[in-house]
Amino acid sequence: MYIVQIASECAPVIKAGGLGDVVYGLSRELENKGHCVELILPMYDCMRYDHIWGLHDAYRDLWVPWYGGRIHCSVYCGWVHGRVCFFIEPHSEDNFFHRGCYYGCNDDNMRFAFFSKAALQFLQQSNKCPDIIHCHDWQTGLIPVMLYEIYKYNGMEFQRVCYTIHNFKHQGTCGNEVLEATGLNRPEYYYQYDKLQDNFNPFALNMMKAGIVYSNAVTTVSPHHAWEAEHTDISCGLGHTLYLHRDKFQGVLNGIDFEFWNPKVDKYIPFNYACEDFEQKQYNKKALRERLKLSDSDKPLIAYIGRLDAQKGVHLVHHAIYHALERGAQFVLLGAATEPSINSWFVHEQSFLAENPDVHIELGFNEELSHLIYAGADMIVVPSNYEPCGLTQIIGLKYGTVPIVRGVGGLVNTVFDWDYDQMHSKETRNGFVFFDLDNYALESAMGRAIDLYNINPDLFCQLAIQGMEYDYSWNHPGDKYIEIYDSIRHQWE
Ligand SMILES: Nc1ncnc2c1ncn2[C@@H]1O[C@H](COP(=O)(O)OP(=O)(O)O[C@H]2O[C@H](CO)[C@@H](O)[C@H](O)[C@H]2O)[C@@H](O)[C@H]1O
Repeated sequence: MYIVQIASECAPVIKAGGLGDVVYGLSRELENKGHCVELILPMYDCMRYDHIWGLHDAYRDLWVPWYGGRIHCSVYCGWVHGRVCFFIEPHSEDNFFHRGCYYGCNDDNMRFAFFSKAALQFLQQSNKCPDIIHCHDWQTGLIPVMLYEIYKYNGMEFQRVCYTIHNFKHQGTCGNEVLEATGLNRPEYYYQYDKLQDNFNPFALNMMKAGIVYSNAVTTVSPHHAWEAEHTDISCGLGHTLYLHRDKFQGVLNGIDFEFWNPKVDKYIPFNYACEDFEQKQYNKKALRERLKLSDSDKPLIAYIGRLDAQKGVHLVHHAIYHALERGAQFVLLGAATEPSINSWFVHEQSFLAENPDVHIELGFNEELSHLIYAGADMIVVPSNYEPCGLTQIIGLKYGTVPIVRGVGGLVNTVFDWDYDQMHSKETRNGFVFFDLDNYALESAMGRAIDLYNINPDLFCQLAIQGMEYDYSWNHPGDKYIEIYDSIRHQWE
């Protein structure tokens, strides 16, 4: 099959979070399984150009219809760790992707509506005829709409779309201007409940809903989250739309790329290790402590890596730091906050705890350091409010870093409690799970983990190794996506 992934991120060249990991990892797996995969991405000024090989002009004269006129774009092609990527660069006063950031601009809706239009225009003008277009999140939700309402009549009648939702929180609600700019026009047609009209605000359109309504298959990133999305309010108003489209909706658990996230071959860590020589992990712990100037001791080291926002249970993350200290453990946090109030809260904590030899708070995005933390920590805490899949616990498992998670979304599908899990034998349990969203619940799970580490280190080691033995690679999810692509490939719209 010929598959084109269209997304706003692809790790490690463009990565704000888990979306980037998934787009890269899934693409590599599909290629390994013998399919032809290409990626279309925005050409941001701030992406990691050092991860692109052989960047060259691929298509100079792409003219993208926009507001009745046309915007001239260049398309560059390069290899991101072996994946063929096309980067679209518009030449207009809007400077859509020259903002020094990936997201967070007032005109994000227009930036990504433009990108979606440009990606389709590129496929059409360059005569690319993929069997499958795989789009991700609200940023590319308009692609199936434009495909079926415009491009189908211009030579793209055989392409089918798989749409994956990584986070229901951000849906890309917008107004008429998007219809006008992209040439979809006809507001009276799109402002309908069974089309693009937002389920809450009848005067707004919703790009994520557009993706659900118009795509041939819709997925979210774990089976449990798919259930939550249909049966609870976690899908932020899209529950009924998912219900109406339930026949094409399902959850496929994410994997991680075992070439990039693998302590055996990881280039960012000083001591490689696997289950067989698990004791090597402790040297990474030592290296991490040296790098972050933490005291050397026999205390357990607990980590948090991730965005600092409401989704991630930021109050519990904060509490975890102090509870770890109270229980005689060390804590390392690596995270970035986009919300100013959360950022200043953690900046304050950072300076308040600056002299404490048992804590390090690193604010910002640091891919290299994250690898050392996964390798050096004993436990990783993921106390999310909601979590569509969660990659940090999966990476933690691969690195023998025992996850302590809240039982929501994909965390339920990947972490099985050492003491209480009813579905898994003791030999296949891999972490600690709590359910309530309060300090006591978190404390009880952290307490059980710390006690096991202190009182029975051999058993703790065994638990860590049991986690490493889980195969959360892209192998199975890759097969699942191929099955989905196959099922829609010859579908008549
Ligand atoms: N400050 C920092 N420095 C370095 N690396 C950092 C970092 N902060 C985060 N990362 C890295 O970014 C990734 C985050 O993965 P998450 O699963 O937490 O994704 P996120 O919530 O962004 O995405 C959404 O999409 C993903 C993918 O589908 C879902 O797993 C998830 O539930 C959903 O919310 C990990 O690789 C982590 O190591």
